[in-house]
Amino acid sequence: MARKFFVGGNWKCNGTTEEVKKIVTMLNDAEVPSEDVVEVVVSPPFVFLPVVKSLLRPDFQVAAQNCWVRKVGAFTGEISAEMLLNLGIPWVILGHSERRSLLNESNEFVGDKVAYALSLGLKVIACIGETLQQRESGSTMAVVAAQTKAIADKVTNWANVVLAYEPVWAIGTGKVATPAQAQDVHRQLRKWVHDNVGAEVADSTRIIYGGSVNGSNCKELAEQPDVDGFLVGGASLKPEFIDIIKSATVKKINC
Ligand SMILES: O=C(CO)COP(=O)(O)O
Repeated sequence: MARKFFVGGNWKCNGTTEEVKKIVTMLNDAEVPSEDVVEVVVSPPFVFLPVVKSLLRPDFQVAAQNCWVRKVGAFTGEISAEMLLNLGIPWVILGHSERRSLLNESNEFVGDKVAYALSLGLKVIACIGETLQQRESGSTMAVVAAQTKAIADKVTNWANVVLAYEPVWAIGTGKVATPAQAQDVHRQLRKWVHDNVGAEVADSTRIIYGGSVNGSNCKELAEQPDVDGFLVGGASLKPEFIDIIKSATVKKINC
């Protein structure tokens, strides 16, 4: 099965109204491959979701960067999945390593969030990835398998899940995984999904790479057979995000 290339832009905790409008204008003016070739999703901070949604071209979608684990209620400071749906936001990023490490989100908590968001009809970009110390001690696969298992234990329908492999040591460091390193983990991850969830889910689920992706390294990464797209941080705020979206055509040519 052909997996449609997916490019997500995670703006993290950046931007003012003016800056956000400038990025949207840059995106709206860009010539990119059609929706048949690449799915583009940008993820501004919560407060900018309405303005981005109202101004953004219709062939690009919007994601929140997080949502609450259960339904609405007395959870000061949280934003619920129901609210995202109410605003017409179709996607949410969950389990980003910055939330796992800075806010102590556990594998189980992330699994619960993914299950709840999916149950309401949101689409989820679920993030996993190992730290440098875990990689150096040879436990990369054990770590990402445990993170994925915590999701798989609670999710039955994978149609609306994109798995984002984001090695922590590559995030915001400029130290991108080599194409071979990314492919190696993506291949093993797909095998894990094959063996523990099912062949069809393994074949159809997009596994995207995140961590210092930029306009120069995206093509080589996109050429890897198990790399189905990217989750881009810093470079998603810049014009080179367009080049990253265009790297989807590498896949099309190879198909
Ligand atoms: O965390 C990331 C995307 O979610 C990656 O961030 P950078 O592209 O800035 O390394």
